[in-house]
Amino acid sequence: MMGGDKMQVVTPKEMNQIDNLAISDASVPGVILMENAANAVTNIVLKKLSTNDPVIVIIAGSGNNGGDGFAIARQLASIGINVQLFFVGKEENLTGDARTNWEIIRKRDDITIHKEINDFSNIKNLTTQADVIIDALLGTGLTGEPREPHKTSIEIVNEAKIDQNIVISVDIPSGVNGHTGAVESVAIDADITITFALPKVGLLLYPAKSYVGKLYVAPIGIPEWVTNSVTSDYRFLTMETISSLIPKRKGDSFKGDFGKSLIIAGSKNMLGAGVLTAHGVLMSGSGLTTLAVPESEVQTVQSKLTEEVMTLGLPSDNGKITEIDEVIVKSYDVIAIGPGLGQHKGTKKVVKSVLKNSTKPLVLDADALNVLQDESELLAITEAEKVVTPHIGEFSRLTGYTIEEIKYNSFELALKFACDWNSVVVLKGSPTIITTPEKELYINNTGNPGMATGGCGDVLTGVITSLIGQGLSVKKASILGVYLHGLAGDLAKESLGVYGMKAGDLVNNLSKGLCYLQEYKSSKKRRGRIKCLQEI
Ligand SMILES: NC(=O)C1=CN([C@@H]2O[C@H](COP(=O)(O)OP(=O)(O)OC[C@H]3O[C@@H](n4cnc5c(N)ncnc54)[C@H](O)[C@@H]3O)[C@@H](O)[C@H]2O)[C@@H](O)CC1
Ligand SMILES: [K+]
Repeated sequence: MMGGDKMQVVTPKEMNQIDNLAISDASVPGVILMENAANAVTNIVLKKLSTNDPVIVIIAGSGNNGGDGFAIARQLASIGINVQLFFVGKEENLTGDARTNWEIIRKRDDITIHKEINDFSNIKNLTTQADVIIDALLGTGLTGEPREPHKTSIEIVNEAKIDQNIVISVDIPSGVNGHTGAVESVAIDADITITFALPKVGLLLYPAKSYVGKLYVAPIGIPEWVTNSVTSDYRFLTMETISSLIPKRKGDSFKGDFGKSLIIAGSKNMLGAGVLTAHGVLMSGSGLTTLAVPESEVQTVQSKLTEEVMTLGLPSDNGKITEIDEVIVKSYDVIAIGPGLGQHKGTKKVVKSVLKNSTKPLVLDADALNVLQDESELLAITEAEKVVTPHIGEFSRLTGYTIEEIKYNSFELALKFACDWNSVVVLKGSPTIITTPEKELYINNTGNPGMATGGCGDVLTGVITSLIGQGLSVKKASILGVYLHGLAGDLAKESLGVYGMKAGDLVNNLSKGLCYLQEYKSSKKRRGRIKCLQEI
């Protein structure tokens, strides 16, 4: 497992196991966990307040998520803040730590408690006046879609959301399925979500992800050996673990140390795909970059390429590559094949030759995968380590599963493919996931909808290729490459917005992304090992 537990993501069931182990085996009383959870939320609320006389509305349910809400109410009221708490549920259903916290607050006169939510006018009235609305209605214990009166309460909070107030969800936005990321009917549209101990997998997946707002992970006093003792199938990519993967450079380095990369990409009307891939390779730190295109297109492509990229003309027909010599295949440290190759009867021959003759790592994308349609067994003819980088349509053609089947079972199918064909899989989408033959699954968390534009996938192929050439394993290069590519997209979005950005802007932001990761790495060293609230 890469990066250890810093990348751990859990299902609600696994989180529940961890909470129970913390209580039973690590002797941390549940009420302390709840107090720590409340503390993390209170601290963020205090940081966000912009008036001296704030009104805070807390909507609390009758489970432990509501219990967190009661503890937050007490902490805020104790420092003189006007807290209005709406209890959505039946008092007789309160048990355990939630009951303990309820008994404390109901005897206090500095918290206004509203019960019996049948008439919603009061809640409507107060939420519109609130500076902060805290959603402690439903957490990881949600089953099915929110029932009444929870459903209407969620709708009221969403209607009350205006620019001047902040909606903070406790652990997960109420209504969101913490495992699948599904929102069956309604869910709180949060500005901030503070999730406890470890991120819940559903928070990283759409549609839930668009309800989460800014996501923070707050430690709540569960020892690391307890979280480590529950094995989870998922990992997610964080700045902390990713920045540690950046290949180091010695003072006496030379270009041969950073990979001789060959990109076989582009055809008569799709030369841009080759150019973008090659530029992606170059701008992620490659030593020597060669773009192989149809021999008929060499001159045209040279006029589009930056001068640092070398070109190689390959035998072609009708503007498409039809052959590649074994000697060429064997002379590079890494080969990427596929973007914009087009479809020709010679294309499969080229892909087969690369698979058969290469002993060095391969990155297979786009048309290199399309020609393997229903013949993924051809992947078994290579000795080389490999990564395939399909988007959902290419993955559907490659595997024979429908797009719908892949959408709803993407984790399972990408894992199966990685194991069946001994290949890393980068399944591009929102989010992009990476699976490995060792049965690992990583969820990426960078990138934005501005990247849903032609050529962005080609750049990713280039980034991964470049990182392999610089000495990273195929797995690490795929993980770092996906994260860096998304980060470059996020940096491009900062200056251009989501509508105006294009694949070339990702290329231009790769070096900035690498600097960002490097700076993070060195500042992390300065911060030392203190565990704190982590922003994702
Ligand atoms: N010791 C622990 O287990 C800790 C739990 N914590 C909090 O506890 C939460 C989990 O608590 P619970 O397991 O009690 O679950 P929740 O509080 O998330 O939800 C359970 C409650 O919601 C109701 N409910 C479930 N589905 C519903 C639906 N569709 N419509 C309406 N009502 C519904 C149930 O009847 C029950 O009252 C976490 O999300 C977290 O906020 C934290 O306090 C940290 C410690
Ligand atoms: K919640």
